[in-house]
Amino acid sequence: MNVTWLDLADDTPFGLDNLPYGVFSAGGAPERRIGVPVGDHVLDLTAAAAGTAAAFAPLLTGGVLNPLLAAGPATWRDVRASVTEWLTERRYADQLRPHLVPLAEVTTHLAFDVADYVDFYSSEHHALNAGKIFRPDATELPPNWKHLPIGYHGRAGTVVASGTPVVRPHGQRKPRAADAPSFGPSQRLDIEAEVGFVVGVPSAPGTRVSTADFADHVFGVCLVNDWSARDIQAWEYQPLGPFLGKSFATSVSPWIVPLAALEHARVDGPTQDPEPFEYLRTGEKWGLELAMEVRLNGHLVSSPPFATQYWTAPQQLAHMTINGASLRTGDLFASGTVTGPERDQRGSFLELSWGGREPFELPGGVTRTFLEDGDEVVISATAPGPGGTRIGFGDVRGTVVAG
Ligand SMILES: O=C(O)/C=C/C(=O)CC(=O)CC(=O)O
Ligand SMILES: [Ca+2]
Ligand SMILES: [Mg+2]
Repeated sequence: MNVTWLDLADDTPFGLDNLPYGVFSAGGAPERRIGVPVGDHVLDLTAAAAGTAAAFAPLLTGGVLNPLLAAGPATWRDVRASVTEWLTERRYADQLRPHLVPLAEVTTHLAFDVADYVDFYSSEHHALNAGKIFRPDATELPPNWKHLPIGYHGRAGTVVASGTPVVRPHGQRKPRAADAPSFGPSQRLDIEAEVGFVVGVPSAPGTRVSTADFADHVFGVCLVNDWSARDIQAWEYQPLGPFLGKSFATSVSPWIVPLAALEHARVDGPTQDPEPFEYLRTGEKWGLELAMEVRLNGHLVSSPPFATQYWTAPQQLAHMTINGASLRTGDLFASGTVTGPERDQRGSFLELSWGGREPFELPGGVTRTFLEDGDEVVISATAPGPGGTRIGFGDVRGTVVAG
C-alpha cells in the first residue's frame, strides 16, 4: 500500500494501487474532463496535468480517453507513475488539492469512443445453462466450444454510459408453443453480467495479435451489462446469431481499471482440454480473480466469479485477430456472461429463473423471472490488490423504462 498525503480509508476501493481512468463533468459545467477516482474524490487529471511539464498532458485535454489509449504502454506507465508520485509526495498537495472533486458531485460519461464491439461466450457454466434453456434437446456444449472462443460482433454505437436508462425494446417474438410470431415490447428482458476489455493500441490489417502481446494492446478493464431481450433473441438468432435482441443497449462502467492495477488478481485460467491450437496458447496467467455482484433494486441476486471463465482475454484477442482483422483504438471486447457453478453465481436472469420457469425470490415476497419497468440493475466488482487492499471497479447501472 502506498503512503499518501490524502486522507484515504484503508478499505477504499479507489486506493493508490488502483487509479482507474474515466471521464466526468462537475459543477454544472458541460466540459468533460479525464478523472482518476481516489478515495471519495476524483482527481481532475486534465487540470492537474495541465499545470505540469508532463509530455502526456495534451493527451488528456479532449474529454475522452482515446488519445491516451492510443499512446501505448510506455505512456500508460508514465501517467500512472506521475499520478502515483503526485498523490504520494506531500510537496504536490497544495497544487493538486484544488483539482480534487468529491466523487458524489461528479457526473460520469462514456469514457472512450467505442470503435468496434465484440462479445464472447466464454463461461462454460453459462454456455451449458443457455444451451439447456434455449435448446432443450442439446445437453452438451456445441462441438466447437472448447476449440475456439465463440463470439459475435455487437453494435458499438449503442454502448452507453452507466446510468443511461434502458428503453424496453419492441420486436418480433414467438414463444415455442405459438403458431406465429407476434410483435410488441419484449416480455423477457434480461441482463448479462460481463467484464469488458478496452483496446488501446491498434493493429494493422492482415496482421495477428498473439496472446503474448495482449498487454501491448489492451489498456484496461471495465464492467459490462449486455442487456438482452430473450424472446426477440430466441426467434431471430438462427442461423446468424444475436442481432436486435442485444443491439439496443450495452452499458459499461465509468472507470477503466488499467491492467497494471490487476497484477495481484491474476490467476491461472481453468485447465483446457483439449489443448487449444498453438495460437490460443498462453504462457502467462490471465485469469482474473474478480468478485462480481449483481443487484436488482438494491438486493444481491448473484455473485459471479470471473476466475471461472474458460477462455481468457488474451485468447479472445488472439482469436479475434487470427484472420488478420485489425484492432482499432477504442475497440471493446466483452467476456461473455459470467456464470459460476453455483445457482447464486448465475450472470443472467435467464439462468437465475431457468428460462422463466423458476421465479427467484427477492426480500418482501417479491419474485422475478425477467425485468419489469422501473427495475434497476447494478453490477459491481472488486479484485485483490497488494497487501490485502481491494481494487474497485465501481459499478455499471441501468434502469428499465417502458418502451
Ligand atoms: O446460447 C445461446 O444461444 C445464447 C447465449 C447468449 O445469449 C449469451 C451471449 O450473448 C454471449 C454471452 O454473453 O455469453
Ligand atoms: Ca453477452
Ligand atoms: Mg448488447
